[in-house]
Amino acid sequence: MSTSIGHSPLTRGVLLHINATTPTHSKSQFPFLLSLSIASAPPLRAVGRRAAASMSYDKQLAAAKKAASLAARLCQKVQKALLQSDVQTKSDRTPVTVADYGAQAVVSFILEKQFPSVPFSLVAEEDSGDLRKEESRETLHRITELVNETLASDETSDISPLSEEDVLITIDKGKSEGGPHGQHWVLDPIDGTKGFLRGDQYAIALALLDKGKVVLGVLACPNLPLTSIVRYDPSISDDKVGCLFLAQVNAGTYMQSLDGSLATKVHVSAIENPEEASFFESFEAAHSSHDLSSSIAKKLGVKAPPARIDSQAKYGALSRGDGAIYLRFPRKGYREKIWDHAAGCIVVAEAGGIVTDAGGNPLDFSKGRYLDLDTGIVVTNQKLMPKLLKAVQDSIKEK
Ligand SMILES: Nc1ncnc2c1ncn2[C@@H]1O[C@H](COP(=O)(O)OS(=O)(=O)O)[C@@H](OP(=O)(O)O)[C@H]1O
Ligand SMILES: [Mg+2]
Ligand SMILES: [Mg+2]
Ligand SMILES: [Mg+2]
Repeated sequence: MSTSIGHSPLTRGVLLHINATTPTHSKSQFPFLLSLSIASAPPLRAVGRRAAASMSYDKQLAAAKKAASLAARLCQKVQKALLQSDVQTKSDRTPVTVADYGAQAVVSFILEKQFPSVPFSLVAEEDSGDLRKEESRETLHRITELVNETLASDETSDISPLSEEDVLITIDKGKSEGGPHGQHWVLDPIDGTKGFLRGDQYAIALALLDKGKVVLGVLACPNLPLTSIVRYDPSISDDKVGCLFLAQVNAGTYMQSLDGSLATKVHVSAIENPEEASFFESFEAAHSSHDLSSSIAKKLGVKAPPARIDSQAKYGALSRGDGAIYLRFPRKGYREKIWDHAAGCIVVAEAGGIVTDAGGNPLDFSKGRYLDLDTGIVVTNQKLMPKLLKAVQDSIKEK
């Protein structure tokens, strides 16, 4: 038995009230708010704590928040009007939509513009290869239109429209190899493209690496309810959807609504008894062995059925305690990419959780575009981790 979260009509989206919230504090008082027309202030207590811990990535976090929020706006527009022609298949046979390309172009453009004096490095999922083909002409035209409309909807910026060639070049800024030196942005413009196409969960996932470590992460989850996803039934519920998770190293994780409500600090579940824990796994069985998760859950005595959710929305939901465990076991030989986990990983870690591979090692984002890990990914709170790792390792041995 399992719970599949989603299956909502494509028309269910968040209406963004673009001008709804204007920060009332000055920039010098709260650098976290820099140039964010669609932002709202984190609680004062939070700002004070951040100041004590570290101020060093505040500007980058503000830029990431703006970039991911604008990209989410583009994605919501496309998901509402999803047409068959908006979907293409990449050479690795995964679907990619105009929204994946458009969101990557928007984020890449905003980030590079925000920090003109530092070398720009972006490790991102998409590239312009297929878009440069003759048969993609119309698609490229549509993406360029979407990108320009989205950038123009940001009332704080005054830029001239991008040409189709500008868009291709901007997408290809994401070809960086990352690595252990310097700073690199890491972007999944739409994580959970299959969920996006179904009208279910997806996320715009953006992180910053500094010397190989994730130092900030933003997850925009346009279809995630502001209340717990486990109790959420889109067919009967009128709960508001659209969440933004923001995390900075040593400064905690905050969640706000995508339309700009006040940010609140979030914490992972405090559950210590595995029998009371519920767990998340991929919606797509091809992405993670549901059988292995089920045998682990049985060993732990977990009673609740797994919640199957697309994308890094799982990390966001776990960071606020909707569920206590996230298990991911791709088929042998599958290489995990850093953009599928960087933002989610810091969102959970700063909310008090732990993310490791099946061997209990922390994820290493310093190796380039891929993660080099032992068997799978395991996420939970500090108290449950030892028992969970034992059950994971025993189940893998028995397989
Ligand atoms: N075979 C296989 N095994 C494991 N993982 C794979 C596989 N194929 C794809 N992917 C990656 O999974 C990303 C989607 O994340 P999830 O598995 O969490 O969500 S979902 O259940 O697929 O909806 C998805 O991210 P996006 O491509 O950004 O959607 C992929 O990077
Ligand atoms: Mg993909
Ligand atoms: Mg992905
Ligand atoms: Mg993607």
